[in-house]
Amino acid sequence: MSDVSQTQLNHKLTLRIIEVAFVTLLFSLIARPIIAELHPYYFWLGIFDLIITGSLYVLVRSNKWPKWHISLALISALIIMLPMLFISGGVNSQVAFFLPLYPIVGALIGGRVESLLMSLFLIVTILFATIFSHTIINVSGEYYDAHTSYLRGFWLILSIMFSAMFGQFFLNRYTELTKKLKAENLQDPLTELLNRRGLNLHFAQELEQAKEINSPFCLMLIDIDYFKKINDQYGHDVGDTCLIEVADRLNESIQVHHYLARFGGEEFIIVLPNTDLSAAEKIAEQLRHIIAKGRFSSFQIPLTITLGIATLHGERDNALKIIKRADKALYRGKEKGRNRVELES
Ligand SMILES: Nc1nc2c(ncn2[C@@H]2O[C@H](COP(=O)(O)OP(=O)(O)OP(=O)(O)O)[C@@H](O)[C@H]2O)c(=O)[nH]1
Repeated sequence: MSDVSQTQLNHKLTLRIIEVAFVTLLFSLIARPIIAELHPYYFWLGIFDLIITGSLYVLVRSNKWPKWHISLALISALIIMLPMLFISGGVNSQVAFFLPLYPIVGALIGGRVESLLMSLFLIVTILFATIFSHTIINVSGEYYDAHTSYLRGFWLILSIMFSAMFGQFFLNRYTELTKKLKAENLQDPLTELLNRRGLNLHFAQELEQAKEINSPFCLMLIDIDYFKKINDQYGHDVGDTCLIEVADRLNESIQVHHYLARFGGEEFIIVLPNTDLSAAEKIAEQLRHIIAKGRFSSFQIPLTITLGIATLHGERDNALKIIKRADKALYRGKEKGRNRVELES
């Protein structure tokens, strides 16, 4: 899924969550007098909560400051929860048991910073609520002794710290897995080079930049000569080993700002930003020599490669056209006898 549609989906999901919260609050406000006889505080608190949730909805809907939507939603949830905590018994409130969930929610929908800030804010609040537990208005009519309040405050702080840690562990694991998935998605499993998708990311970016700053840009297509014969003579596994070894040699021989990828089969591609045609030709000749003098697999098989090079022609040129020209040059190289470098005509 592209970043844009992901953002749109997040936006819609956020709106739906706020709508559910709004309806739940409205329902509680209407149903509460029927369910229990409560202090008028609860009525005004309900109105206050509805205003907060409604304002958040309008703000998210208007799509202003999208970067801050998650933080605003978390802050709003706290603004709704904390007064409720303070008028229903502080750390002894039944609402207090929801608080350790906040760092986890922060980690799930926000990230490290949101989760940690949420934990810090809650710990400070609970410390205050514990220390001043005897002064907190308790509409339930029950008063707890200091010992109970301190004990509950202690357990609350401990569980918030625990869920903050859990949130961080979860994010570490999640980041690790997404990195791995992303790499696997962009990597060729055999040679471990970039695959076509991986290359496209860099290709598009480098091409745009070259056009913008009007710098030279070249593309090289590389094909192993008579590779079918290797497979036929030695088997597919030996063919695979040769491909891996050729990929490694090429990879060792290019510069860090050049991008090598497996283009498919026994074909490779190199994107050469900031490189003109004559410099690209020199690089291609070096690569051709390196492969030609090498011996591959345990059978010490000699191999050669043919290379086709194309360069960027102004603003209206594009990736497909450049690849096509490099492919034509490569084809010409094959026709002329292989093991050679051909430039676009
Ligand atoms: N072992 C192995 N072989 C592959 C792989 N991908 C493609 N090939 C083989 O590469 C060979 C390519 O053959 P051709 O396209 O006929 O080209 P060639 O024999 O290299 O001849 P020229 O390119 O004309 O020099 C085919 O036999 C494919 O099966 C792979 O991942 N592993």
